[in-house]
This record gives sequence, structure tokens and C-alpha cells, in this order.
Amino acid sequence: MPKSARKNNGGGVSKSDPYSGAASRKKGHSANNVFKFNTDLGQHILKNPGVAQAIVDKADLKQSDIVLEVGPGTGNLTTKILEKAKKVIACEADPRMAAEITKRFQGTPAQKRLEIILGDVLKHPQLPYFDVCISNTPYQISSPLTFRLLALSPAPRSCVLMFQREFAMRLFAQPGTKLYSRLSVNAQMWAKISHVMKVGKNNFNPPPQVESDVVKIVPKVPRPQISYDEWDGLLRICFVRKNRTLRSGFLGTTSVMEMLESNYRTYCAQNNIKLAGNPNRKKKGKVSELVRQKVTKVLVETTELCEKRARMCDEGDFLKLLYAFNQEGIHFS
Ligand SMILES: C[S@@+](CC[C@H](N)C(=O)[O-])C[C@H]1O[C@@H](n2cnc3c(N)ncnc32)[C@H](O)[C@@H]1O
Repeated sequence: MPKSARKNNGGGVSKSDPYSGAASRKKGHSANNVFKFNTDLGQHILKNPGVAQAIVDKADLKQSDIVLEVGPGTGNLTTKILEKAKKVIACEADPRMAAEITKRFQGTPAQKRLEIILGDVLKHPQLPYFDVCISNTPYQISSPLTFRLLALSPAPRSCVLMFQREFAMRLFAQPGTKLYSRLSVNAQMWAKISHVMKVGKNNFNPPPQVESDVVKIVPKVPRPQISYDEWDGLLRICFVRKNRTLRSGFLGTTSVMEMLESNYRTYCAQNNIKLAGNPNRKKKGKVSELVRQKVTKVLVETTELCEKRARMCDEGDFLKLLYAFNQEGIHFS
């Protein structure tokens, strides 16, 4: 055996396993060298079995668990999950990868416990039920995937996810820091987040340009008793430009005021509330004025947050805002 092959097959993995250490594989190619990995799809295969095992161990899987794996690739994590869980539902966007993983498990006892969904996980209209999500995340979908997982109700028990380091740090970011964003507020509102481990570039084939981190997201139980859509709708407005004052983000932004007016009309119609004057086109100005007065009251009097910037607001501030707006019949979804 050539020296390089022995070196690559470290970590106690069978030398003949084509998926493990890239022994017989060109850098950035599939196990059988049939296709080149597509880095536009975030195809950086986890080649260190120790890291894959640590990720699965951290998920504290039960034998009865159904696990959603996003982007199984060639199946390095999938194998380890299948050793611990009842079933894996693996959603893979690349048909070549889906074929590779299908082949890998064909004829094995695990085959029946692996369901492969071919397609973009973000476009899947309704993800099937799962207890735990595990993913060496394709980095380009980190943000929408995390938002989607946080919005799920009922929530999964936990999610153990690999992210690029800066993204992981955004999850933990506190008010007033550079990385604080709508993602930070949402993540900390709906879940407890913990850091699992750092993962260096060389654990992947091909190596990505950035360092990675594994984090564990455990949704809060019970779930906060507010609407996810309302909460996120408010945050979207506040974080369009996080350095602006809330006064400017709301009262100084025509599109926001128009949206709130439209939502207020819907709210009134649904609750049989007569709008001041006749809610027809001629009287449109009156409703705009009423909504402006309500927004001003919330920002200036009720919460006194009008001069505060979103980047400095904490969860309590946003909860206060949402409650005060809702009390005035102003909604965000
Ligand atoms: C970082 S690789 C991880 C592969 C494998 N799980 C591993 O750890 O070795 C990301 C995988 O996600 C797939 N992928 C990329 N975008 C996706 C999407 N929107 N939905 C589902 N899978 C996706 C890629 O094709 C790739 O197989």
C-alpha cells in the first residue's frame, strides 16, 4: 500500500472503505472518482470519522428516534446515525449524491431504515415528522435552514448542526456586538444554543475556505407563547437596518407604515371593528393617520424605545414592543 494511503486511512477506519479517508480519491471527488464535488452546493465531505462520531454522540439519540439529515452526501454521517436511531430521513439536493448514498446502503440491514428525499430541503412543502436533526450543513443554506428549524411546531427535540464559524457565532451574539442580528434574537428566543466543538478545514474533502463549528440547538419547552410569524415579522422590520433608530425604521419608512396600515385594516375586518370614518378609498388618509398615531404611541409612550437602535435591543425590548403593538391592534403577519 502506498504511504499516502496508509496515512489517509487513520482513525480506525477500514482501509477498504472508499468513503472514509479519501485514500483512493482525488481531492474534491466522489468515492469512486466518478464525479467532482460541487462546492456551490456546499459539498465538503466530512472525512474524519472521529468528528462524525462526536456529532452523532452529541445528539444523544434514542433507539426510537427518527432523524432528519440535511445533505447526507455520500453518507459518512448517515452510517453513524443509523447505528443509533430507528430511522433516518435524508434530504439530498444532488441526484448524484442521492445515487451514491443509495448504492452505499443497498443490500445492507440498514437499507430499510433509510429514506432518501431527493430535492432542496428548503423547497420541501412539509418536512415529515422527526425527533432530531443532524447535518453537516451546506453552508449556503445555513440561515434559511436554521430559521425553518426554529419555526417548526411541534419543535424537534434537538438539532446538531455544523456551520461555518462566523455563522455559528451569530447564533450566540449579544446586543451591541457586531454579529448581533435577527438570527441571534430568533435563535435565543426559541432555543437554547450550545457550542459542541470546533472543526478544522482539513477534516473535509475538499477543505472549505473557512473554519467550522458544531452547535446544538435545543428548542425551548414549553415553546414561548407567541406567534413565530408575528415575532419574526416585527424583527424583520427592526433589523432591515439595525443601526437605525426604531422611530426611523417604523415612522420614517413609508413601506413599513403602508404594510402596518394594511395589516390593521385586516385586523379590523376580522374583528368587526369599525374604522374611524368610512374605510373606503376617500378616507384612506384617516386610517393612515390613525395607524401613525398608534405606532407613535407605542414607540414614544408605551415602550419609550423610539430612539433605541435594533442592534442595542434585547429580547425583553422586542417582547415589550410586540405586546404594545398588538394591544393597539397592530400586527406583523
Ligand atoms: C457539507 S456536505 C455534507 C455531506 C455529508 N453529510 C458529510 O458530512 O460528509 C452538504 C450536502 O448537502 C447537499 N445539499 C446542498 N444544498 C442542499 C439543499 N438545499 N437541500 C438538501 N441538500 C443539500 C449537498 O449536495 C451535500 O451533499
